[in-house]
Amino acid sequence: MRKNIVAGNWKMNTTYQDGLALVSEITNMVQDEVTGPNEVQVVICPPFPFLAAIGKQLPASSRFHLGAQNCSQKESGAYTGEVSAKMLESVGCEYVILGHSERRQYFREDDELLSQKLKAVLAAGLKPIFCVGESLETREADDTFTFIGKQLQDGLFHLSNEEFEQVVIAYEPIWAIGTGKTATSAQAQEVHAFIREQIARAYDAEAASNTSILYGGSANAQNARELFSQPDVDGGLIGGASLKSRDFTEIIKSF
Ligand SMILES: O=C(CO)COP(=O)(O)O
Repeated sequence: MRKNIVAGNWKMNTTYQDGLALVSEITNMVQDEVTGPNEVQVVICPPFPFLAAIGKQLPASSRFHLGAQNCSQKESGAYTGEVSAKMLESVGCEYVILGHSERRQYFREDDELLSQKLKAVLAAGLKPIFCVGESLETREADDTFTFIGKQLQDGLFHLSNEEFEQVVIAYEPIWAIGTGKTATSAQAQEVHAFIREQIARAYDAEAASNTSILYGGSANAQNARELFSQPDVDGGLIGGASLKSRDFTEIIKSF
């Protein structure tokens, strides 16, 4: 079912101590300040080593959820340095970010690998937050829709209807990530509507209307309200601003 979600992707930031302090500030502020029936789901995605401890610190409410930033495509075994979906599930993770542009770019994750990772995540009963998004070059060449259509087709739409029900999509234009250059709400809405249309084609109208599509890329306490007011923007995948408890809480309050 379509939900409003604000997910914090901490990336490779914070120490264990800073991470615990941050999450305690966030949960306190959110519990004090976010009330009312308009439930927003909050997903905290810290680095692997802190997952178990941070998971324990999240209040036992239906609002807070734990997410990982990546996961191995392999189930278990001799894969030094890898972390499996089952391990993530066993420490309380419910979500896993997959296909982030930083993973695609710096770790050469392609559609084939991402397809395997998706299968592994779903097999462990976790929900993927699958990222798509174009570079500045692609946008300037007017190829945004073709590019994103292909990312969806080749990376995601091989899933069955039942598998796809578990998926959250994040639209993260690469030119907006960490640059302070946010997509305008109209630019975000246009791509989100396109993504929803592609889901309707690949699956059906019900799947399209049930899928949460998050925006990511320099979203902050100032622009979140405008972005979230768009009909096809169901929340945000927040990088930099998720590392500041006050900013992250304000973003959560922006619905
Ligand atoms: O990549 C992002 C979230 O996954 C967005 O990062 P920023 O919010 O720092 O631009």
